[in-house]
Amino acid sequence: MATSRLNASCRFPTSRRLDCEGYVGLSARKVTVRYVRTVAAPRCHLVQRANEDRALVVNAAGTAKEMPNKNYPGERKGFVEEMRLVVIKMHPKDLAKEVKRESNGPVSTWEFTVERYLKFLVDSKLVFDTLERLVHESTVPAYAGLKNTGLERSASLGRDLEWFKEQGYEIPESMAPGKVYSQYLKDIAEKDPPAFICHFYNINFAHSAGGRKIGTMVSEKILDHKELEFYKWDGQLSELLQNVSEELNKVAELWTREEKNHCLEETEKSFKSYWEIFRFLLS
Ligand code: HEM
Repeated sequence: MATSRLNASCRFPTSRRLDCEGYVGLSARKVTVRYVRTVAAPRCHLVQRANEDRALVVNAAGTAKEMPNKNYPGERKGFVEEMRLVVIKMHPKDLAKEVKRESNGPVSTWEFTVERYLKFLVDSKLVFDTLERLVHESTVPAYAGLKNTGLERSASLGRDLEWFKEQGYEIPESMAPGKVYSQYLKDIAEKDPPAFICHFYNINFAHSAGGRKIGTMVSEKILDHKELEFYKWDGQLSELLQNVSEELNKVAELWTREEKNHCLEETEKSFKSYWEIFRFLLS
């Protein structure tokens, strides 16, 4: 994680010293910052968070490297693992366990209906349409490797809705949860890539996990085992997820710890927003 942050100014009081090197303890705020400042690197940027140690190390050539003095959960495996651990914690415990083990519990007692499921599919399509279009049309460098990943669901959802139409079902209009989430994605896509990437990860990966299990239950319970396109990917899903994870990890390697934390903090918004769409399955 080599990051040159020399353009940002350092507000740390002792940064006026040009040759300081070592540890500075701020025991009152429980932050320890290690910093090195050289004439070749006269401005430095320090990331400080209570209870966490951050370090900006500048070598003799004046190149800055931001180093974690303490690991964040999942950090060793890469940033995707950090995002995964945060979102897993947000799942209501009984729900996640039940779907995983396919044991009896809330989801197996859900009474799925085609009408409610169609609302879920229509709003999901709106969200995927928006997410995929924003990524595809954007020139934000972080999104360059996220175009055509094979995880795209918009076209397959379109084919599923066509199928329902052919069966004589009326396809509902999209509802507030899908519209609100879609608008939110549009609002942040260009101005806040770390937040947007959090949504990109959660929306795509949610359907590879719990969403897929729900799809299986719906297929068995109300669709006479019809397998929807939504849950079919071209190629091995595990490989697609692996490729996208590697890409996301590469993107996050260019971020400061502050940007990573900002992305992680967006998880709650992402979970709550898509949860509103999952709720169609219930009522
Ligand atoms: C009825 C709703 C949901 C159910 C039943 C469900 C269930 C699950 C389960 C069982 C797992 C696997 C847990 C594990 O590996 O320990 C999982 C993982 C995950 N869920 Fe959900 N989930 C739901 C909603 C959501 C929502 C709303 C989001 C966020 C938009 C989300 C995002 C994720 C992500 C990103 C993972 C990690 C996937 C991976 O390991 O690659 N889930 N979910």
